[in-house]
Amino acid sequence: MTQDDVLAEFRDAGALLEGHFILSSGLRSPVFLQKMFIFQDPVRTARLCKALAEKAEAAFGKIDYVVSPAIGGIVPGYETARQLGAKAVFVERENGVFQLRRGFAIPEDARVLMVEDIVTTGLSSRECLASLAEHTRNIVGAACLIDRSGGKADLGVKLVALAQLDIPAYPADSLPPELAALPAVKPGSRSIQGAKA
Ligand SMILES: O=P(O)(O)OC[C@H]1O[C@H](OP(=O)(O)OP(=O)(O)O)[C@H](O)[C@@H]1O
Ligand SMILES: O=C(O)c1cc(=O)[nH]c(=O)[nH]1
Ligand SMILES: [Mg+2]
Repeated sequence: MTQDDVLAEFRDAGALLEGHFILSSGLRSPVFLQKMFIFQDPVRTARLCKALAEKAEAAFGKIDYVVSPAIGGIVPGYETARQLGAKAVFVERENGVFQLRRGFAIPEDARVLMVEDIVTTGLSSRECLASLAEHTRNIVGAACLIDRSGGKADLGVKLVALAQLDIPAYPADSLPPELAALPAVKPGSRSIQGAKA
């Protein structure tokens, strides 16, 4: 699947939104990739995650466990794991901090892949990876559907993306006038107070 194919899936799903968005990191952007418009369609999701699984397996070898950050990472994590023949678990925020809850445990020898939906600054991915430190030492890498940082996000492990885009994002106090003129919406699940730039 080429980068253009991935973008076409987002476009066809109506998932390429334009407006004024408050991102998870607190940055502002005129573009939002509403991944839930992808994930509401299991067939489209399977097409994308099959391609992601193939790319991740080629980069990292056999994967036993996929770990994803909730909420956005749960569906692509599950479907990518299904395509890899791996298990799928997720971390979720407790008092704002990602935790592996619900009795999920990762076997010591399991080769673990972190799967995200969208990477912007890499903050959520880094928080997810940090939360795993006490559960596994065997994270082989990370994968996401779209890296919108243009490859600039640093996760501390290799990141494989199905598509890499360079989409503008601005600190709240440095908005271009055309963006400042629009009302801002915050689509994601992280609390605005908890977001750090
Ligand atoms: O690379 P970053 O700057 O961290 O941005 C990307 C993150 O933002 C979104 O999650 P969000 O916290 O908005 O919540 P969601 O997963 O519930 O959509 C998305 O699912 C990624 O996890
Ligand atoms: O940075 C984010 O929070 C973010 C950007 C984006 O395009 N899509 C998304 O779900 N989250
Ligand atoms: Mg998320």
